[in-house]
Amino acid sequence: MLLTVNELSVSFGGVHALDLSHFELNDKELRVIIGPNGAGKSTFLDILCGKTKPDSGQVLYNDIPVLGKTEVEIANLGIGRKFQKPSVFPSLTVFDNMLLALKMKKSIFASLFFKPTEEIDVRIRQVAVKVGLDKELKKIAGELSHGQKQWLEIAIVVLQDPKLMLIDEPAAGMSDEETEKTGELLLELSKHHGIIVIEHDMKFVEQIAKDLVTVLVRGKLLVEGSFSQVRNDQRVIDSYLGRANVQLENF
Ligand SMILES: Nc1ncnc2c1ncn2[C@@H]1O[C@H](COP(=O)(O)OP(=O)(O)OP(=O)(O)O)[C@@H](O)[C@H]1O
Repeated sequence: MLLTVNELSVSFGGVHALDLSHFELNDKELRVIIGPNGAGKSTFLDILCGKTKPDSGQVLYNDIPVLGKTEVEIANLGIGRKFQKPSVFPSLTVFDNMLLALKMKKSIFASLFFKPTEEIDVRIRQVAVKVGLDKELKKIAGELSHGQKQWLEIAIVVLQDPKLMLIDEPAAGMSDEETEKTGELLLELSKHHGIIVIEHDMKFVEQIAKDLVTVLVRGKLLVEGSFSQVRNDQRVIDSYLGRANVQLENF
């Protein structure tokens, strides 16, 4: 098991943001987490990457307890996070953003003497091909389309070579075509990485949910199952799919 979570709980000012009894993820599994606003989805990923400290619980990554470790220690263990907010440097080229991601992976001391070698160049190009940015490497990141910026963000996580990728709403604000491409990219990446994706766009969820979908509501796990099981579950319809915030357009 790549990830095992037990009795994970956190409250903010008396409000239970997350109260997750159990969660497991296999190696190279692609899990989609859905649920209404405020269900605790981002809080869950924040805990997994060390950004938020839970009140109690256990998180084992490859049997290693991660709670109490810093964000950097967790990233070095192999858990990579893509946040919803863009974090690329808009005035640098796509190539330099990717180079910087590789520099960050090294220790600060080593990065002082970090020079792009042929090996690094090849690695950046490989990842750029994977995310469909190989023709944009010289472009200034700020000039990329919204979708391309998101792919650059994903490339930056891939360059860290994580075993587990945590991805927050990758398709938000994308065109239909970009969304579909992003789905194909995630399915391809799931051949090599365990991935947890948070998403609201149900058409996109249907495209990528080759494994299980987990539904969180008010911090708790409501249902876990295949896409069609979850899609037709009356409790999921009542608490989430029947509501306004979910994107059911063309679905
Ligand atoms: N740092 C924080 N301080 C206080 N409250 C927080 C904090 N982070 C999250 N919360 C609260 O915890 C609950 C869960 O929020 P969270 O962002 O995890 O939900 P979500 O399922 O990701 O929602 P969305 O789909 O809107 O992104 C909400 O009530 C939110 O207001």
